[in-house]
Amino acid sequence: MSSPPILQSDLGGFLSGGRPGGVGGFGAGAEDCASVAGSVASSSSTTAEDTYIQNLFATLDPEGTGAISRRTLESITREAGLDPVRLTPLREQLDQLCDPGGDSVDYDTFYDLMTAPEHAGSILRKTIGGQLVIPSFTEFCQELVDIFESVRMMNTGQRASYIPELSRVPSQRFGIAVCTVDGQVFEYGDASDTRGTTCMQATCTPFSYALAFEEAGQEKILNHVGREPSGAAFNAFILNADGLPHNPMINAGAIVTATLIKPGELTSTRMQHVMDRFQKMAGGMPLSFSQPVYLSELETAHRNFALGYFMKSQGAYPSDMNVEEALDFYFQLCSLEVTCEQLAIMTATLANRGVCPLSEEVCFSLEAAKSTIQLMYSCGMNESSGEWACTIGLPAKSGVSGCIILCIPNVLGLAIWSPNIDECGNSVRGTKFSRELCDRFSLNIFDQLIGTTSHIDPTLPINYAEGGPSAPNASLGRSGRHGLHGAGVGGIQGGSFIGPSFGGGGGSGGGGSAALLSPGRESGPDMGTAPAMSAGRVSTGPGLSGVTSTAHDPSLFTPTRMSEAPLSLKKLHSREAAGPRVAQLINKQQHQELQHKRHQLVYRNQ
Ligand SMILES: NC(=O)CC[C@H](N)C(=O)O
Repeated sequence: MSSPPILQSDLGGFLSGGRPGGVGGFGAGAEDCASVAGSVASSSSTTAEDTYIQNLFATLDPEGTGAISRRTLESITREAGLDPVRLTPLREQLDQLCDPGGDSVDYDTFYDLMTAPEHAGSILRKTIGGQLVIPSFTEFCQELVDIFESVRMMNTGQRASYIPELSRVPSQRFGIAVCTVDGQVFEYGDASDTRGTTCMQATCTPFSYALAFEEAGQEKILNHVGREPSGAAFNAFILNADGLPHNPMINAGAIVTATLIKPGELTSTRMQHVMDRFQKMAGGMPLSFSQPVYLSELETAHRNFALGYFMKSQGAYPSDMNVEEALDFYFQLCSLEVTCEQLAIMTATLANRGVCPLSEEVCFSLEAAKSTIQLMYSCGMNESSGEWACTIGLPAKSGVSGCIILCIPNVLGLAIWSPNIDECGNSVRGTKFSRELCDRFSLNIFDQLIGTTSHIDPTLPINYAEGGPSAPNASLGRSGRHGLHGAGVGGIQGGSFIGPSFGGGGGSGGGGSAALLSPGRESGPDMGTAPAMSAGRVSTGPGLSGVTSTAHDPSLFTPTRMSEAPLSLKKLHSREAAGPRVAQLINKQQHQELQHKRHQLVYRNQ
């Protein structure tokens, strides 16, 4: 399978007789690789795909030794924030293709990896090519940490005392976790260990709605619950003009919606079913259940009981539904325990159109995901849903345990947990964090739609490392970047020159094959065919085209020159060129320790 190492002068023979486009044995430096890659690209036996893979290989093998280390590949993917679960197919492919115990990956093996039919190749391709949805994930996470630390000192609000068990949770608890649709995961604060476990409360409702949607269908759901924000408290004693709850995100609607999940089965069977499905959405990590919270809620649920019977009198339930059973099931759902990490992964499954980003398993349909996200956007934040839509503009859901989930379609899911809530039942720190996040990044759907053009310099790519999030001209809207990149990326600022062979540290490095490593998200290998092809990111983010405000779109943290390349590559090839900001990130020991802790947790749960 594997071709023998060849000298540069043998390249022609190799190309005609062996694996297409092999670069194994390049004795020359990286620039030579680039130029040879260019000439290979014009050879009739070499496809754009081959050229693309050659260039990726050359990027990782700047000395032209003909081999790269397995450890290097693994560390690049790890440092891109990719979760171990997401990396399982890659690990298995490497085990299959590499000699046992060996660390060397030659070009043939690399080629096989990159073209592997399974997901292994695609994740490696995206990582090395700077095509992950948030290419500079470490920097993005650093921003999250900055926001977290600035919000940590807030101590307003109160724990939800109407469920006594919730008022026993220390109010200083605070954790965040994020999971992108590519399976990059980060957590911080009280996010994953036992200190970071909390019950879902109403953050279970988007997921139970998605299940009900899947099982009963839209039409049946609409016979029992509306789709309007109620404008009232989450436990308000009101129904709409049809005698139905206003929407599935508030208590009344959540109680009724949950009755549509496996109706007619025993509560134990239904509960096991929900836990299995939620676990799948969480990338396989099992959820637990808080008996004390469940009993605490049950003992004090007079209002929910009243609401339940009121809805019965109005004919809101499926006819055969027993009110007590409906309520009991609902209380159990609210008492499911998660970590921020699990919640973020579940939310990322919504953002990823129903497919879990870690396991790549289909958890529910695109229609179910879309309907759920729509309801989160219009009704997810109780009586402040309208204000939230205006100021934060992201689909979200809160729970009185202090959780808030944020769903950014095609980009990420984020979970925040801090027990003190405001008068609307939304976490105080969680709300502040969300607001800061949206001030810093162009995540708000309307940033995409109605931005201010005056701040956008369409000739400049995002230069995150130098400009920082508040720098004027630091940001380009999705369409701005498109226009720029599409206009001819041949090596100026629009391309993504991630290796030392392409563009060095100046962002001016060569046209031609340099653009092969450009980050167009849905470009695939064809990116390599012409330098003028768009390097812009296509259909990520909230999915609306347009311009943005001065805030950043993290999915556009695209490395545009060496100083902005993925951290892993900067570390590998050009530590000094990366500049002080990166050095600061590399030294961020706390981040690494947290990552380490998380990995251990994941493995423990496997
Ligand atoms: N918004 C919430 O989290 C409310 C859920 C809580 N279980 C209740 O019924 O009151």
